[in-house]
This record gives sequence, C-alpha cells and structure tokens, in this order.
Amino acid sequence: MLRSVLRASTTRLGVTGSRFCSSAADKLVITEVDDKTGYATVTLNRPPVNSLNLELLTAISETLDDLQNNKSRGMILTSSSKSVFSAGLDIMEMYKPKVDRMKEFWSTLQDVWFKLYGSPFPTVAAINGHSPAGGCLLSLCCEYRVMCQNYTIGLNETRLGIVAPTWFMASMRNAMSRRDAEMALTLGTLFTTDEALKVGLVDEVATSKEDAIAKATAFLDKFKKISPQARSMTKQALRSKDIMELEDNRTQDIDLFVYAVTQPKVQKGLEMYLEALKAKSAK
Ligand SMILES: CC/C=C\C/C=C\CCCC/C=C/C(=O)SCCNC(=O)CCNC(=O)[C@H](O)C(C)(C)COP(=O)(O)OP(=O)(O)OC[C@H]1O[C@@H](n2cnc3c(N)ncnc32)[C@H](O)[C@@H]1OP(=O)(O)O
Repeated sequence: MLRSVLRASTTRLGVTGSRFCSSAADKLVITEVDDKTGYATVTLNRPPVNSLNLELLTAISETLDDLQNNKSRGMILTSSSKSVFSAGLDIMEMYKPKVDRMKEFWSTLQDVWFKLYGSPFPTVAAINGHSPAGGCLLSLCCEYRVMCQNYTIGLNETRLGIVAPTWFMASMRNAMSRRDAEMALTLGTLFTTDEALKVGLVDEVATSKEDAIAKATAFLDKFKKISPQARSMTKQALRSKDIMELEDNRTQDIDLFVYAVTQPKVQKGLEMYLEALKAKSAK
C-alpha cells in the first residue's frame, strides 16, 4: 500500500513545501513510499511535458537528498503525464537566458546527475512516455530502465545542433555498447521502445505504467538478499571514473555551457526549434 507523501518538494511556484501540507497535485515532484517494501516512487509532475527547468531540477535534487538521508531501500522514477516521461531540459532556460540563472540551472543539473548516477540506493526508471535528451539522461542515471510501448527515447542533441556534454555521453556508454552509443549520439537517434530494447538502452518493455512499476519493483526485489553496503560500494566504484571527471571539471563545464548556448548561431537554432514545437502543438 502506498503511503503519501514522504516529502513535499518544491511547488510549481518554486517555494519549498512542507510535509503533508498541500495536495500532491501542486508538487513538482511527488514522493510516495511503500510501507511494506520501503521503495519510493518519485513522480515528475510538471505538466504538460515535465521539461526540466531550474525549479523542477531543484525539487528532484532535494528529493534525492531526502531519500539518501532516509536510507532509502530503492527508488522508482516515473511521470504523472500519460504520454511523456520528460521532454528534457526546458528550452526556455537556454533561450535568451539570464547568465546567473543559467549557471544555477546547469549547476543544479550537475547536482541531480551526481546524486542520481552515484546514489547509494538502487534506482529504476519506469519510463511511461517519451523521453528525449535530458529525459533520457535522467533514465540513464538509473540502474535499470523499464519502458512502456510506442514511445521514443534517446540523446537527440545533435539533431538540435548542440553537443551533449561528456557526462551525458558517459551515462549512455554505461548502458549500451560503445559502438551503439557512438552511433546513437552522433546521429541523435530517438529510438522507439522496441529499438531501445534491442540496443540495451532499456532493459524491459512494459504494457502499461502499472506493468512498468511492477517490473521496476521486481528489479529492486532482486537486491533483497544482497548487502546494501556491498551493493552501493560496487555501483559507486563502477561509476566513480565518470563522477570524478565531472567533479574535477564542474566550473569549466558550466562556463562551456554558458559560452555555447549564448552563441548567436545556437540561439537562432533554439528559436527555430521552439517555433517548430509551438507550431506542432497548435495543430
Ligand atoms: C560541449 C557543450 C556544447 C554545447 C552546449 C550546448 C548545449 C548544452 C547541451 C544541452 C543538452 C540539452 C538537453 C536537452 O534536454 S534539450 C531539450 C530537448 N528536448 C526535445 O527535443 C524534446 C522536445 N519536445 C518534444 O519532442 C515533444 O514535446 C514531446 C516530448 C515528444 C511531447 O510531445 P507532445 O505530447 O505532443 O507535446 P507538445 O510537443 O505539444 O508540447 C507541449 C508543450 O510543451 C512545450 N515543450 C515541449 N518540449 C519542451 C522543452 N524541452 N522545453 C520547453 N518547452 C517544451 C511545447 O512547445 C508545447 O508548448 P505550447 O506552449 O505550444 O503548448
């Protein structure tokens, strides 16, 4: 039985909420902990497409802190949308940006990556909708991915004329073969669910969100008889090279992001992309 709500994270207005004080629908991230298993289901809740702006990233980051502080037994990451897991980074954070906010935005994305990619507790993404770019990154940070049928997933940055940072690339390389990752990253491939299964970008296919959560739970159950400490030390050792690489280059990575995104050519590209998205949604 799910009991809500472990932590009421940042609201859509960007104000930190308190425990149990307002309805889950107001929260950017909803955390529910199963009494029996101790697993937390973390639901991204920023309609319409869970695009990752500063406030949503802050809420995710705070949620990950809470789970770690509460010695979580496992986390399932999913979405409240019926058709989108996450549309990736909120393009409005990069289009005509204010530099200070942009730096905070990127630094918070780095925090989320450190906390999720390096989390001591086991993590699964129940991908119940499209998952391009930053959405794909969130799922790649998890140890296991279960994806519902008939959606798309991938790091499609090159299709937008931008370059995925090296730590995005490392996260993909950790899940699939180097060769497939190189092809996927250079082409900016958005895989269908079945294609993603074939290349190992996802581990299982589900018929519904409920089925995805059930399969995610079954994955977490596999660790019941494994020492949590031995498990987390093994995971962190395997991922430590990627983590240290970004730790050593955090500031340069932020500077490079600001430099790249503020280039007139990139701004023009983002403008055209936004226009195309708006025109599509207006149809
Ligand atoms: C070395 C460094 C070098 C260079 C550095 C440069 C850059 C740094 C790297 C940055 C890495 C970037 C990562 C990213 O995540 S970029 C974002 C990429 N995302 C996408 O391409 C997805 C775009 N969205 C879609 O394809 C569809 O929306 C989606 C997810 C399939 C859902 O489709 P649908 O349900 O039909 O919904 P709509 O398309 O109608 O969208 C509804 C509504 O949302 C707006 N929207 C969608 N996606 C975004 C987004 N990512 N950001 C902001 N807004 C978004 C869309 O415009 C609609 O708005 P409207 O007002 O018209 O309702």
